[in-house]
Amino acid sequence: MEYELKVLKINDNKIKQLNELSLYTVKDLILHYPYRYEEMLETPLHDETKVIIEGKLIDEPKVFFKGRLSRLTFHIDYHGETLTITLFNRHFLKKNMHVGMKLTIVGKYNEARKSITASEVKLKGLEEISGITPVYSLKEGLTQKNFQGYVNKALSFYKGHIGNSIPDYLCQKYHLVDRQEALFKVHQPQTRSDVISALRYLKYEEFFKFQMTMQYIKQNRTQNIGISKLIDKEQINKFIQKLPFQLTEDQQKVVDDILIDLSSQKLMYRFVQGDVGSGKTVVAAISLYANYLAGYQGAMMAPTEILALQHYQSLKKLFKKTKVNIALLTGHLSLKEKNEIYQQLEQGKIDIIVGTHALFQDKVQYNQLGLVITDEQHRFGVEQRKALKNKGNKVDFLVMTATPIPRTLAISLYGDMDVSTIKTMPNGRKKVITRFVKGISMKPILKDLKDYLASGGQCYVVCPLVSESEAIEGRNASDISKAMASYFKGQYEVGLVHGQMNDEEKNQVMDAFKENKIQVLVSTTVIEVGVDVSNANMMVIYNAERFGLSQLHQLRGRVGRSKEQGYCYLLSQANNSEQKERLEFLENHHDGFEVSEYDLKIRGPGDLLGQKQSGVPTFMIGDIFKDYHILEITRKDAYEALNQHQDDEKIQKMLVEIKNNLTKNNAYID
Ligand SMILES: Nc1ncnc2c1ncn2[C@@H]1O[C@H](COP(=O)(O)OP(=O)(O)OP(=O)(O)O)[C@@H](O)[C@H]1O
Repeated sequence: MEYELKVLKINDNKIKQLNELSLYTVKDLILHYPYRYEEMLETPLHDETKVIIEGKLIDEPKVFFKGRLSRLTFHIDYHGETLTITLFNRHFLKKNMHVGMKLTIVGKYNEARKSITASEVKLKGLEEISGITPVYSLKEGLTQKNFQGYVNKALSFYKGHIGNSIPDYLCQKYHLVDRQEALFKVHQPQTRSDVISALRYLKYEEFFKFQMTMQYIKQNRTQNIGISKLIDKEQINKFIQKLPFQLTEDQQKVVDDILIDLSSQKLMYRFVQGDVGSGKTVVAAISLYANYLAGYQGAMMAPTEILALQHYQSLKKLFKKTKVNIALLTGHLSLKEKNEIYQQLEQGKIDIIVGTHALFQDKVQYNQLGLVITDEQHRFGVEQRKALKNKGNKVDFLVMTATPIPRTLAISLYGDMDVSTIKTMPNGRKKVITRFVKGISMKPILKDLKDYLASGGQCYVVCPLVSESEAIEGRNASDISKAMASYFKGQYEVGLVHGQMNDEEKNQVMDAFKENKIQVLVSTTVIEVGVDVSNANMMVIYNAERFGLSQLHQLRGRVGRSKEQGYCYLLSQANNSEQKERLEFLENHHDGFEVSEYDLKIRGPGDLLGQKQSGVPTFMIGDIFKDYHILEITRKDAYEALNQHQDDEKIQKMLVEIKNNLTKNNAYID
């Protein structure tokens, strides 16, 4: 039962302010947890630090005014020592202060002057006010004291009616306090250990519910009847044998997983993560081929047009000796060409279509869509899943990502998907020799670059900016490309590609680079994902400190993608030790998983997973990295709960709630 805030007799004005914080019900108030706590505990006196002490007032406070500003000064006895206390703009306290009373002082201590510049003076002894006070995130108009009052009312309102949502056997196993106690303690803690035990329960509860939701979706999907596709093992093996290389062990394993998924009754919903250059494209190709042999159309969606074109070209090459009909749908086709593609898709004449999001517009109708592959770095949002659902009856779904995250974390976060990982690199692949070069000039590496170009290789030069910017300092691609073009005039061609160019211009330059008509490609990070030019094995990155580590790893993954030795120079003025350390880390580490783990530690999940990504869940109280072990434990517990304790009353109740939520949010796609 939900009760509106009115029942707490809060006035309308304040209710409006609470509504602005998205708090509408009594329950909302209780679930608005403090974001930090303030502790009133005595501290020792250390010079120039914040101190909290108790003392006895030994003289009449004096007040000085300067305009409207005031200064209150008095002395206290602190363990036999006299300290001078100054407090600004609180002159009104004087009337309630009398010699001999106990005071609590919070402020900054100055050893030489034996004085404290106070930020707060409480007219009570420390014992009376010591303890721990919650601090809430609030909007203007509401004070901490107001809010604390409302929460207290809300807690009293529900007292005795707050039931546990976590089953008893789990509470006992982890010695969790019960829900009511946790909620009281999180808002009204007496001690630090109250906060700890409250947070233990609440974090566990939050993650457990999340994991139950994930498992529930997964189980329901499993029960969902997809199309069991006929897998032509013989033809598929022939195709694999004709590839110009042998599949790595991990590639083969992922292919096997996918073939099982395709042939099974359940819909495939698989997440494949592989390090840069680990060979995900060929895995996609084999999956599309298997799907084609079973009589279905396949769609491959790329995040950008450059990549769509590249995938199209790679697939075209791989399917050269087959009868597969592949088409590319891009924004640049004429209306006539587009219409032709729409028609052929609908008639089933196109077997595999490659493109960007355009593949899922309303106009695009498929004849018999069986498999969708997307290589976006994040997972499909609900909207896209819905669009997809409309395109085919029962479509298998594969997501590929080149941002590796630790496997266990992937499983926890993408618990509703099956996760496969490609870790092994193709045979003969050499580590990219990575060098951190201090400075912003190419000079120290010019000789290496010239030698390398003379040997027939091609080079990428990456800059953080497109053109000169007043706001941000950094080398810009336009100027660098001009300078390099004039330096190499008559010897080598220099090209420029950046995000502000239109797709056609970008494609032209990329094609010229692929065909070795351009030897030096100056670019921004548009080449970050997916670009595959095997003759280009040297990369120079300007202002490397401006990029995230995972991003640098992605960029460097453009070189050394064949048996050739790759080189990556990280030019940076990195002054502070943290920046230097990060770049040096890349010199010595080549495994994307290690890089992302390190990146996670120092930069947090936002940078790695992308702050705004639709699919990454956010939590109110749990922190997926700091509380990772709880996330992990709850995954196992949720699995067990659904499989071994489905009769538990609390589990059943939670499932009803989950189902309602999923339906309400329209997130339940079958
Ligand atoms: N088993 C293999 N043996 C040798 N070379 C391979 C193998 N698999 C793929 N390759 C080659 O490795 C290169 C990189 O493969 P691919 O483009 O599929 O990588 P990717 O995983 O998609 O990388 P990125 O995330 O950088 O796009 C390609 O040139 C491809 O032909």
